[in-house]
Amino acid sequence: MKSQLSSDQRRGLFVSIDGPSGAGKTTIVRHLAQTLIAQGEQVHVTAEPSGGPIGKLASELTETVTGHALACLYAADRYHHVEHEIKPLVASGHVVLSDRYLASGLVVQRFDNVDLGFLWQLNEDVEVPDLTVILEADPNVVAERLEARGPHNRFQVTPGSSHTEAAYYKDAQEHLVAAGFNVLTVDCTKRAAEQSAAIIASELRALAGLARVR
Ligand SMILES: Nc1ncnc2c1ncn2[C@@H]1O[C@H](COP(=O)(O)OP(=O)(O)OP(=O)(O)O)[C@@H](O)[C@H]1O
Ligand SMILES: Cc1cn([C@H]2C[C@H](O)[C@@H](COP(=O)(O)O)O2)c(=O)[nH]c1=O
Repeated sequence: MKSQLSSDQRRGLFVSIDGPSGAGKTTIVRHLAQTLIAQGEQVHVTAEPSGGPIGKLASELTETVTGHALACLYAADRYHHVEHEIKPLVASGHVVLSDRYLASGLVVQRFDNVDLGFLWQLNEDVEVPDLTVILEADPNVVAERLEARGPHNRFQVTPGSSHTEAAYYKDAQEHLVAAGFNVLTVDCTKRAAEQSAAIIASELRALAGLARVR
């Protein structure tokens, strides 16, 4: 099938997907990738921490290193991820989907009491995605999904963490919108993962149409 997003433009698109732990990022990214591939796109799915050397280190150290040091490690991984994986693939026409990116960097380390202003400055020069997706969901539903699936990290085991994280995401979203990021929020409380993916795919088609007109 002929690609609708990138056929007549060499550059692809960079899309980040963030949202509370257990909201459904990985599941929705999987459906989104399938949808885009079926539409003829070249899709690259990635995540943060990345599979690069700094990402591997961050991943290994997340349970034992805390606060500012861990925030710096995640920011370093992000800069490296952009230069060595995201930008080259976008330049060759791929739609790059990152499961976690900057918004996670503005949220997760706040559980270790790192100030949002510090996190913002640390990440100030990272690549701006073509679309920044933030998943929203009722924190009680997120907590149920997390309990059913099981926690992935120490940030998810504190009672009430889903409520705290929802508030942190609101703050992150405000910063991103104020800085001019193209933010799409998708409420995935009641939508099936396929439906959330369809909303994002439709936004990407609209975005690619605009890109061609310019
Ligand atoms: N409507 C829905 N949309 C997305 N995921 C859902 C939905 N309903 C239930 N789930 C389930 O929620 C669980 C958490 O999803 P997933 O692992 O994709 O979340 P995540 O945001 O990537 O989590 P983490 O931040 O821990 O990596 C999974 O078991 C998934 O199948
Ligand atoms: C981008 C980013 C990630 N983290 C941590 C949070 C989790 O421990 C892992 C991600 O794994 P998951 O399966 O997607 O939940 O990375 C972080 O602490 N800070 C960050 O900026």
